[in-house]
Amino acid sequence: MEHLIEIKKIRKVFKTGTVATNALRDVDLTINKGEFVSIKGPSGSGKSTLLNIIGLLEDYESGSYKLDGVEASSLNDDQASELRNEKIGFIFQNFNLIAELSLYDNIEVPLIYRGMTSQERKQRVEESLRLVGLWGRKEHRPDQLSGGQRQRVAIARALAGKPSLILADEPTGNLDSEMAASVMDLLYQINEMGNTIVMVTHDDELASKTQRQIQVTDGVVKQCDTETELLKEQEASYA
Ligand SMILES: Nc1ncnc2c1ncn2[C@@H]1O[C@H](COP(=O)(O)OP(=O)(O)OP(=O)(O)O)[C@@H](O)[C@H]1O
Repeated sequence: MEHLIEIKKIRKVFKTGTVATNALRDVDLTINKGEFVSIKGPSGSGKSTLLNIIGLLEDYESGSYKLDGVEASSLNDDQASELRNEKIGFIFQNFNLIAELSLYDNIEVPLIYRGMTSQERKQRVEESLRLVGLWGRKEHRPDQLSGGQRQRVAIARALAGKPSLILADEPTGNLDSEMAASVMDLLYQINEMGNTIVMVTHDDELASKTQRQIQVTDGVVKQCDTETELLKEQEASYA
């Protein structure tokens, strides 16, 4: 198995005045290419902090994080942005689409920043909008769509850059249960196509449907899937 994410003994402390919050305490976590992993846990437990570190949006006090073999702490800000643009697609609870732009332009703009030719951009935009079933609505603006459809556009935007990793922060948090189910179906589908997905969720039922669940409690990570327990037992028996 190829490791896409390798986190060892990561600590993150937020200091505000004299108050220090230990947001992550000696976190170890490995995620392989092609996995669909959920991160769950109570409010304030450290889920977003962990996702932000994985997304190269946040630094850390100590420990090591390798994304596709590259040590994150060795990168300066520009290098981190470059790696983030190249390797990571983000999906947010609030969709983060640009209200004034058509669906087509929403997906194309990040590709312009990546320096793609217009022909390549057109192909990527069409491919990804077709995949989420919204090519016919390409000239519409986000406010002309339902919440579920907006999230599908955000997923298309994340996919269009052909990232190695998709990070989703409560992707169904603003959707009713029917729309949430259709967005989850789409995430399963793109995972089956080979995409690695890491999703933060409060919802135990959604989490239970992913291949692996990471439980975060008070900054401590516990992997609570049967697969990992089996691996640990195997490793122990080989040691
Ligand atoms: N910028 C910051 N400054 C100070 N403390 C912070 C900051 N960001 C997060 N924290 C603290 O770090 C801890 C972990 O926060 P984090 O946002 O990662 O939790 P979470 O599990 O994502 O919560 P939620 O589910 O409510 O979004 C919390 O105690 C939080 O108050």
